[in-house]
Amino acid sequence: MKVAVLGAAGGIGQALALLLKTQLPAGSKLSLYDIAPVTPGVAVDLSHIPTDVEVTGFAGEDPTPALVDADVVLISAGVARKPGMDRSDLFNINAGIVRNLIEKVAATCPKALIGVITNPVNTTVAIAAEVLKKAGVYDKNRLFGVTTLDVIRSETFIADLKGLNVADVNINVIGGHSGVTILPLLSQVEGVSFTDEEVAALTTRIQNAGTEVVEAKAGGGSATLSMGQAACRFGLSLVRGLQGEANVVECAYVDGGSEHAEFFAQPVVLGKNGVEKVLSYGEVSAFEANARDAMLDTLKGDINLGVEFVK
Ligand SMILES: NC(=O)c1ccc[n+]([C@@H]2O[C@H](COP(=O)([O-])OP(=O)(O)OC[C@H]3O[C@@H](n4cnc5c(N)ncnc54)[C@H](O)[C@@H]3O)[C@@H](O)[C@H]2O)c1
Ligand SMILES: O=C(O)C[C@H](O)C(=O)O
Repeated sequence: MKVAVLGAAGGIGQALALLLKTQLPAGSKLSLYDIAPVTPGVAVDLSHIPTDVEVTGFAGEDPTPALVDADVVLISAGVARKPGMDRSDLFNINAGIVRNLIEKVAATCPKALIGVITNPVNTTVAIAAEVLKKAGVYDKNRLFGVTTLDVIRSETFIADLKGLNVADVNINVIGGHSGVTILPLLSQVEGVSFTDEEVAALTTRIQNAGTEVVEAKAGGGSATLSMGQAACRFGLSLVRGLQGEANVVECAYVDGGSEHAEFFAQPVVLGKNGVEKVLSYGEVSAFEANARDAMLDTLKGDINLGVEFVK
């Protein structure tokens, strides 16, 4: 199994690479790419950790050498937010970065499962899809926007609020990955109930959690360590699915035939070809149904921006 990380010298990339080096199955290959010249050094550094995962690093303008024979490609290349910015403010720089990287993925490892982390995810995933379509290699089951950070934040905040063991908390987070498009389905969390006030406050906190980190880092970037953990969880789930493990379920932003929008985050079963099955996200409360319907114009606008960018 070969996993490639694009943007591997960055805050997320290095954390993710470390976690993958220690957690990928024995015999895996980990391939790191970034425009930053330090990247081969990051690979050398990681290679001294005694696990049976072979690490190689590539820098420069062309990601191709890192992508040869990749089964999974995780993309965190691009710029991050500073205080006062919205994720959509990253579009001007990151749209072109994602387009160019996906062109190389399409040419080099068109069958790879692709996880897009680079923001604005609601839009960059649509860009990736259009580029893959242009190249004639689009498979909707192999392209994912990584929204796992919203899930792990929800798990953490719920456990904190209710005094639960976080390992016992499971939740679906649907929609997209930005502001009101992030919708945690708190009504479905087993073994716990929330007042209306708690639902409103917790939903807002989960939606604004990225900004919480951006402000706390005071100009030094956005979430990297928690995102590294989230991307590792998601990447390992992709690998487990590829290896034939049954019942591997994650929420992800996919082209899954949703009635709500062309791309929509929802639970999916992962398998040997990526999305094996799109699951229903189940019953929702009146609060959640309203929030879901109210987000759709924003989400569709974000998606359309990506489609238009490639056209
Ligand atoms: N999906 C999510 O939940 C989520 C969470 C956190 C951050 N993000 C996003 O992930 C991205 C990366 O964040 P970060 O904190 O790691 O930023 P960072 O600045 O620390 O790292 C980004 C890396 O990308 C590299 N890069 C830039 N252009 C490149 C290119 N053309 N090819 C290859 N590498 C390139 C840079 O050299 C840098 O090493 C941002 O867009 C951020 O908004 C997404
Ligand atoms: O908030 C950001 O800009 C980064 C990321 O999307 C997050 O949710 O932390």
